Amino acid sequence: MNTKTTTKPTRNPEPDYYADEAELKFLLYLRDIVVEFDGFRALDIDAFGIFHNELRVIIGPNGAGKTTLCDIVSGKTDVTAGRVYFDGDDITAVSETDIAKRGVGRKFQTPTVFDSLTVYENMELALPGRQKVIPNLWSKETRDDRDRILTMLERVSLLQALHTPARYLSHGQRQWLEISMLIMARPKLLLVDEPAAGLTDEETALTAELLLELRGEHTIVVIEHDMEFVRQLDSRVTVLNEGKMLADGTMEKVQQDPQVIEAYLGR
Ligand SMILES: Nc1ncnc2c1ncn2[C@@H]1O[C@H](COP(=O)(O)OP(=O)(O)OP(=O)(O)O)[C@@H](O)[C@H]1O
Repeated sequence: MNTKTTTKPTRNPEPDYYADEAELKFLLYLRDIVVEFDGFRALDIDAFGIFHNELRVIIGPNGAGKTTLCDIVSGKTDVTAGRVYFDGDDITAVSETDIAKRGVGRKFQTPTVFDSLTVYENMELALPGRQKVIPNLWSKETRDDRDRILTMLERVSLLQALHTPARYLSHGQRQWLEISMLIMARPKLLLVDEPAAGLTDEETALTAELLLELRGEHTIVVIEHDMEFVRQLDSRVTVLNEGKMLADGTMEKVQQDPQVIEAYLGR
């Protein structure tokens, strides 16, 4: 459900130096964020930044605010107060569609691929600008487009399944196809929600490998519950709890944090 309303942030715009700070250091920068649902405070974050080409993992118990954080970045949900900066711009009041056009891609937990279309056809549809062309599948992609599709599919071991309808793919293959489709749009920031959910151990390891490979070309934020997968990602971890940032650092560091242990054990 789209919870984005027309309500504008209640705060006055922050002074310009916040925008400068965001532009200089971070691809994504959240400042003094509050999100409330009917008076319930789901998110309360002073400052949160993601560097260019960083892979950041966000963990936290159920209801911690992980999805809400992604929702305010992608424009699905409005902030009650605070500012969201992306790529140097204040996107706090920008619509979900325009945020996507600015380069924020989002992968939800359940893969959204077209079952009746082949792997290749799904990738064709994901090419930038293709969504608007009605006879999409009959309009010829360029040689460059074709090369990009094949290179990406090779990376996720889906070349053998090029002409296979997506409905015959395994859950893991569907996840990789969807990530590949998102990459076709060359997103600056990719928000990925629980990519390891429902995967076998082998598929989980391959997904971690893929995300690690993509880091460096894209900035990626992963929400995850599977701690073994988080360990494999070997990246900076931010822990959310009851809407607040509880800890931040390597997995080893946050795992030993008494507040983090308490937050998980207290459930
Ligand atoms: N649209 C909404 N209306 C009312 N409350 C909401 C809404 N969206 C989220 N919440 C509440 O905000 C809190 C944070 O939810 P959120 O989904 O962001 O947590 P999460 O960390 O992603 O949890 P999970 O790991 O279970 O997915 C929860 O208490 C949730 O019930």
